Amino acid sequence: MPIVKNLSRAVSQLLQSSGCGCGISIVPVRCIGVSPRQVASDASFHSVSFSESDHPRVLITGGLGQLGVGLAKLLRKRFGKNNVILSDIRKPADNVFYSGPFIYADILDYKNLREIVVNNRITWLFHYSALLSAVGEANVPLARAVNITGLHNVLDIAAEHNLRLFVPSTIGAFGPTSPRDPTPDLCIQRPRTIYGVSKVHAELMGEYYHYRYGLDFRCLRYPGIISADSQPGGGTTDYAVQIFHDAIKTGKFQCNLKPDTRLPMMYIDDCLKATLEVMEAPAEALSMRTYNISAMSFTPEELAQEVQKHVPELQVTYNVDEVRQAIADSWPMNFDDRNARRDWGWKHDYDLPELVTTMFSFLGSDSRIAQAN
Ligand SMILES: NC(=O)c1ccc[n+]([C@@H]2O[C@H](COP(=O)([O-])OP(=O)(O)OC[C@H]3O[C@@H](n4cnc5c(N)ncnc54)[C@H](O)[C@@H]3O)[C@@H](O)[C@H]2O)c1
Ligand SMILES: C[C@@H](O)[C@H](N)C(=O)O
Repeated sequence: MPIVKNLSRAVSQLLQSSGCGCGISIVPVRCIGVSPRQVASDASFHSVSFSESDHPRVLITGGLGQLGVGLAKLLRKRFGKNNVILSDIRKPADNVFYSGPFIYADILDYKNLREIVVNNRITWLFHYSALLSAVGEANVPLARAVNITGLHNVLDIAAEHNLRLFVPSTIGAFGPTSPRDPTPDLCIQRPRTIYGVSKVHAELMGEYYHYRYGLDFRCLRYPGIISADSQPGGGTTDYAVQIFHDAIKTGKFQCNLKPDTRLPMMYIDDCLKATLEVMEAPAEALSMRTYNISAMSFTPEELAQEVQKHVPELQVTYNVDEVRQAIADSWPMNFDDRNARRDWGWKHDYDLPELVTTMFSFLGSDSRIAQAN
């Protein structure tokens, strides 16, 4: 970034020659090309240099949602239990608390987050905190704060401390004017939810910080994620998890989307595998910083038919939630992920039949355990 460097040099010369006798001068660090926050000019930066031969020291924000605990498990297997810190503002269940380091971290508290990164010598940050699409529409001010202000805190801390930063985006980052079948990586993005708007903002800000400050920002647009051992946090794709629980518990499922609503979906193991793979990919392999990833795409009717192969007596009815339906109707039906497949070898393992079989073997074995106790 020669222009930035020249500008920085010129600004710092100007400041030095200004003869300001006010002791510690406060300069926008943006001018010296280190971090965009305003900090004291004599502050010492805790830029941990991360050697590729070392294990990263990982922090996961918003880690007690649908995806974070599974991610921590995968990363701990790879990098060691104590190198992966799970964090959230909620109280962890016993099994989570005793499975590895957990810490309270509110992403809206910049100072607290910075302290955690410094004290724990964090080198990689997975930023999972968010309000999802449906809960976001129900509380726009909170979604704006968590998804946008929180992201700003995370970006600044990541830039200041040389972190490798992963921020997930979503199919929800597209809108009704985007091509929907398939949706490529680069196309019109005019989402109509605060969730989608905040995710487009995250993609753009992360990429801007990458080009402007050299931040190692990496981002995947996840489809709707399906998991057996964790509950979704209030999204439009939640029905695709609920159907399994209801099929086992009551044999009845009421779907809040129309039967022919097609959306991209993915089993959690594929999603977490992709997340680790893109974080480990050599920088030279990444021709972009934000990638679509895809595995399958189905409608509620198609999912119900596959589930009925395992639970033939399942009765499915439809009671459409207008908010969720409008959101789903504006999202991609199929995701084009050819760039991820080409650049860093992305390949999914689970298609629809495999997903359904895996969900039932997981939930089935759980219910057998519950019955035995
Ligand atoms: N689950 C999916 O289907 C899906 C799909 C696409 C993208 N994503 C993205 O993946 C990430 C994780 O998704 P998830 O399904 O686990 O979400 P989730 O809603 O289940 O969990 C989000 C977590 O963020 C935490 N949080 C809220 N406010 C916070 C704050 N101020 N400080 C710290 N934490 C806070 C919540 O307590 C919650 O545990 C999100 O960024 C989401 O947008 C998820
Ligand atoms: C798709 C995703 O971002 C989330 N599951 C939602 O529906 O909001």
